[in-house]
Amino acid sequence: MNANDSTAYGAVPEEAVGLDLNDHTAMDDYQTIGEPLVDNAKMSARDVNVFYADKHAIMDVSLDIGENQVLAMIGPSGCGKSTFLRSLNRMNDIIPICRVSGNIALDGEDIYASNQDTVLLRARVGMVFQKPNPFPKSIYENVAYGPRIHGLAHSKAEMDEIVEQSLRRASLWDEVKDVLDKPGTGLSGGQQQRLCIARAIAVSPEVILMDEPCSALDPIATARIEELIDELKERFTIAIVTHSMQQAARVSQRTAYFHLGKLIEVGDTKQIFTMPRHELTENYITGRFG
Ligand SMILES: Nc1ncnc2c1ncn2[C@@H]1O[C@H](COP(=O)(O)OP(=O)(O)OP(=O)(O)O)[C@@H](O)[C@H]1O
Repeated sequence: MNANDSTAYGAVPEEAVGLDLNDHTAMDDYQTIGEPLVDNAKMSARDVNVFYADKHAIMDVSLDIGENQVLAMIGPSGCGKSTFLRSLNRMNDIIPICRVSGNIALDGEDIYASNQDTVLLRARVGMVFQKPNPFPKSIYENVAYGPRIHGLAHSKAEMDEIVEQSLRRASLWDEVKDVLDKPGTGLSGGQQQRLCIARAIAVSPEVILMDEPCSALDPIATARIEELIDELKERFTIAIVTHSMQQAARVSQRTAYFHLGKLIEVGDTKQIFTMPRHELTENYITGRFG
């Protein structure tokens, strides 16, 4: 199969619909149902495999993330969503037993090229984690840290401007503008997560990866982050892993369903949630398992 030929993914293989994914030999030739490739790809993954020592965690995944879109990744626990997400900014590099093969490109450039600077890559492809993890520093310093490392501000005034803009874009400025010198860890969970988003935004990323960013938050804080994600997509490209199907339906334009390391189905979020084409997707979104 030519991974660059989107028509290769178009047809629904009849035999795939009843595929027994517990039978790994039956998965070898499995082709994703739906449209994994898009015209306006910001990031593109082709035939990606990820291993933790002998454990094959991601199998032959090809998937694009469209520019200024939110892609949601869903699937049962252990299906590989976080592994795939982390491979998009080489966070897996820090796990010694982890090996990634295939091709992942940002604006067409291979992020696994030997001359790729991973610090720079992670500034371009930022990450927000499940549990808010502000540095044990002031609110101001949490946001200023990245821009300082990357030399993005040439004066105190420029840094102040970056900090304010980032906090505004993370919809936190009004709540913290008078307490910028207070510790970031003293904020509420939802505020801390918005601070972490501000920290990611401060280095002007192009893509933001979010790994269950609301799982530690209450419904009100979650709603604020979801609103924020919707605003952020005007400037950034976003991939989000979530266990909440309601959240995927609310914030994303495309949804990818993973199962046992395979990308089973991907498409327009409305279609995935109203007319899934694979019975595994349907079983998952209707709550039959997962
Ligand atoms: N650091 C690691 N070392 C070894 N195996 C790992 C490691 N991280 C993940 N795995 C394995 O890889 C597989 C995929 O895990 P991953 O965390 O990516 O799944 P997930 O879909 O994000 O799960 P969850 O929804 O529970 O977070 C699982 O079998 C997991 O046990």
